[in-house]
Amino acid sequence: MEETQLDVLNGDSDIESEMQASIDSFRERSRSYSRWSPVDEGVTLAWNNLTIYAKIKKRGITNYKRIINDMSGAVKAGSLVALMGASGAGKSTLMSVLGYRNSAKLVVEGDMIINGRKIDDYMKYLSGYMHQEDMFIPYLTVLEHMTIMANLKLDRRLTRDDKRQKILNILTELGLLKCLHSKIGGTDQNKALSGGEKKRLAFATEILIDPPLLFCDEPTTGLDSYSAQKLVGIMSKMASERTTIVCTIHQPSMDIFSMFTQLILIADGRTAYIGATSKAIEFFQNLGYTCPSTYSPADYFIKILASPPGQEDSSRQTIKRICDQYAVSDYAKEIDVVVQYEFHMGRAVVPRRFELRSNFKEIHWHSKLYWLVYRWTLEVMRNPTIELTRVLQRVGTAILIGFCYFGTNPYTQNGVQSVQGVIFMLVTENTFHPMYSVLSEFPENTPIFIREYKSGLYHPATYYLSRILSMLPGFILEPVIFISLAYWLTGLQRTFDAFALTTTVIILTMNVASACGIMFSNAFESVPTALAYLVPFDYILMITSGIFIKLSTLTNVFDYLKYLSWFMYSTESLSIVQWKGITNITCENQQQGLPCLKDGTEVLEKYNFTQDNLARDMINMIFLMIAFYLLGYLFLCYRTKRK
Ligand SMILES: Nc1ncnc2c1ncn2[C@@H]1O[C@H](COP(=O)(O)OP(=O)(O)OP(=O)(O)O)[C@@H](O)[C@H]1O
Repeated sequence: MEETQLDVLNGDSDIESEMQASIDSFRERSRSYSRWSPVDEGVTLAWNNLTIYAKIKKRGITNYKRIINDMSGAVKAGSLVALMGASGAGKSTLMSVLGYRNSAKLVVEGDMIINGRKIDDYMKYLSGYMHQEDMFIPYLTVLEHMTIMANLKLDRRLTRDDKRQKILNILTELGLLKCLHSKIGGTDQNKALSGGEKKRLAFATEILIDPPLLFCDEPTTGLDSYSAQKLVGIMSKMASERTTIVCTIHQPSMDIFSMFTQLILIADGRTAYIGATSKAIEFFQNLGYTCPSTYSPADYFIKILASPPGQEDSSRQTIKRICDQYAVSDYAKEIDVVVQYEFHMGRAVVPRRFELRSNFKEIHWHSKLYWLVYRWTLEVMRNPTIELTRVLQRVGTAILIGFCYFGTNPYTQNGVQSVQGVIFMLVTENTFHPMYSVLSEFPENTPIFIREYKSGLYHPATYYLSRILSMLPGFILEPVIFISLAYWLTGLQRTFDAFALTTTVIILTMNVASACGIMFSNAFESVPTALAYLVPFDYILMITSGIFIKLSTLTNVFDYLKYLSWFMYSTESLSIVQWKGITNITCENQQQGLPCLKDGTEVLEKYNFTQDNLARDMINMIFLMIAFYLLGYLFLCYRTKRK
């Protein structure tokens, strides 16, 4: 069957013999079409009439910018491919689309297949993707990072020792063993690994699962020539073991360039050349571009295909001529045969068996949750600017409030005002502080999440839950530290029950406020936009708290909005704890004619608070917290889809 279809494709051509040789060599390594199992048989990637546009929205109008223009090509199993072109030619865009990791802002037309099967969600599990920009949790060590990634990515049946051995083997090969216990570090003064070491670590992370298809966006940028050569050498070895590797690369040395078996040159979004690396010099020579002996061929090709400022028109003409010449060349025909063959077989032969990861057991979601919570907890604990500063700030504020209201006697008219003032401070401190902190903290890891989610590592719900769980100890510990200091310094009720109830209400207040902050941080693209909406929301909270206006006098929409105000629930419940059952408030020193509150019931009535509402207020806060978390999750899913 394969014979006949190939014969049809071959036809009569003057380049028949050369193409036949190419097909023969391809067939030699070709796979069984009765099953689809790229992991065992290697990956042949083909794309046909691929056009990619970027959606650009400006003042409500969507425009489309064409980045890739009607490209076709193929990469055979076990190839090491250099994807090259001048800066801005469209390499990263093409690679992200081929790797199924493209942004939702790109519109893709055309077909892409892996071993005859349309590229789909399965690419997450079939391919590794090393991005141009590294993204790590800076506070983790190399070993911690690799251990977490191994536990998220590898077969759950592997033992701890197997995983550790695999990690050590990879790190040894990449020369990272000496950094095993070094912190990865960020881009600032906390920098610990060098740029090149981070590149190698990113590569190590991707090859953990031995993917049969690997995309690397500028893997050698930032590496010294020895490390770059070593890295490409490792890739070359992987390719010889049937891994298909596509790499964008800038200015490779002669030695590195010669290790690539295939070259794809793109210019202005078109194909300038696809074929064997060794034949590229010949192609350009035939067009009259002879590479001087002093030049590296790679540099020379890019020089011809670049558009230097001031020479855009002539460069565009040159690029057009080269791309047009390539389209009618034997090199293009050779690739076209493979493309047509792949698409034809994909349509003609329906594999009986699809095997992607037949012998692979993914880790359970709760184990993923465990490793993610572990990762974020390490981050929180190791980041002094987050935890320590926050705790110190809370201690400082508690002491300040404590001294301001120190020695208050609550059983006088002035004392009533002071106690309500302390309550306001407690609620405010446990509302605005956590809400604004999480607003900026929560989105910090969203880019890492989006990247890992696109790689199929975990579900958004697992990420969301893991982030909340890792923050939860702080959401409990912080208010406990705060209230333990502030409560006893101020003149609040000196009973354990009142203290315990106040602590519970304050913990609830902080948690519902944090949930609200998390919801806002997920609802908006950026922190400044979220802030712009959160500030008016704060005013609604304050107005409906019952401190500044009698709740019974609230009109229209505010009368309903008060049910969303945990500020009101919290203030009411703390007031009930302080005033319920109090009967001995004195009117001493009260000026003649001014009203005097004689007991707790009168105090609560003054603010329109109801004595029996304590349980209702606490339950409502729990419901509000759950509702904010759920809404935050929906916003996260919505934004993830749009990325
Ligand atoms: N989402 C997008 N919106 C608008 N323009 C985009 C978008 N993505 C890519 N582009 C544009 O498409 C062109 C190609 O970008 P791409 O990043 O693919 O180039 P590249 O060849 O990888 O460049 P470099 O080597 O500098 O990384 C650039 O002009 C870039 O500005």
